[in-house]
Amino acid sequence: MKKILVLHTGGTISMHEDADGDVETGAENPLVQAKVTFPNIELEVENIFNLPSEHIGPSHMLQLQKRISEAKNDFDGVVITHGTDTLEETAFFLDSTLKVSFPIVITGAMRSSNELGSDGLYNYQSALRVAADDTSKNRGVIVVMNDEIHAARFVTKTHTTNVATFASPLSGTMGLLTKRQIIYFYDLPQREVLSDVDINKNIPVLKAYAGMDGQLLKLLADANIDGIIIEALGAGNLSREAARGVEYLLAKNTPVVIVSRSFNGVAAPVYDYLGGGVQLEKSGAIFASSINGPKARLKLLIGLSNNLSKEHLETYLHGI
Ligand SMILES: NC(=O)C[C@H](N)C(=O)O
Repeated sequence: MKKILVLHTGGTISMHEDADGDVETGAENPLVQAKVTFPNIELEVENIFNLPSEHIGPSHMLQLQKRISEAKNDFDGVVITHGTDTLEETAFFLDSTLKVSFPIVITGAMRSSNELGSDGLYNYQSALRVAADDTSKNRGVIVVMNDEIHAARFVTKTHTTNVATFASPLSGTMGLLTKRQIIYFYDLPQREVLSDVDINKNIPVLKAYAGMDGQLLKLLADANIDGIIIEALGAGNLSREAARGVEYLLAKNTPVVIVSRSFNGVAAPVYDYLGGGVQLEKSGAIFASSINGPKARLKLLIGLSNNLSKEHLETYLHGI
């Protein structure tokens, strides 16, 4: 018998459609009444929040982290249900801050509980199966949706409405569920887990574009932010004006982290001219190779919260 802790947080998976076809949160989470019985799984269910995932932030993620840490000796796994809009951020936060061997599985839905073709209950059942499976241990946080298993580190929401929205463009799908089997295709590289988080740090994410000037970067530097993530062009390049803005930030000792605004691939210094990645790195910007802007924001938040030295912060952010 496997004992699984279920933490419902809200999102479309626990919402319903009203008479006008609009999706809303109800007083009751329909998943709590749902019949999900597996002969070998015992559930303990907690409605930790009932929020759309746009209302979830690092303080809620920290609450989840604490609840899961407390649970590690009493349960064989955890399933979290969550809205899909920020699901990858909660998954990444927990993956980066929790060192536990039992499976932590996050799932959600793209269609609410009473819509035709609703995927919530199916994904919930799949998540429970994955969490109760021994092959899911020691894999960090896992996202299960639409018969696929993804690693929190690589997964991202790729479509606004399609049920096949979650994908791992860089690494590929980590595993699959069939009717009878759970199959993993690869193991993940080691990651550094750091548990302290100061949720009050101010770290904006900015997307680069053709013709970007440095004005906003300078304003942010003067506003004494704790760090900034720039979703740069291509492999990690900026306009000349934006590069000067980066220099201004760095002169004020504000950490600048470069990721790519491209949907796929690794950000790395390649071009040696003003605004090119090589010069950005030489001037002190840090490349976070394999993650998107919102995940890099959480990683910088965690790195700064643990008071990492400059060198350590660099290797931490570089790491896959
Ligand atoms: N499909 C969803 O769950 C989207 C919803 N807006 C949420 O993130 O809460």
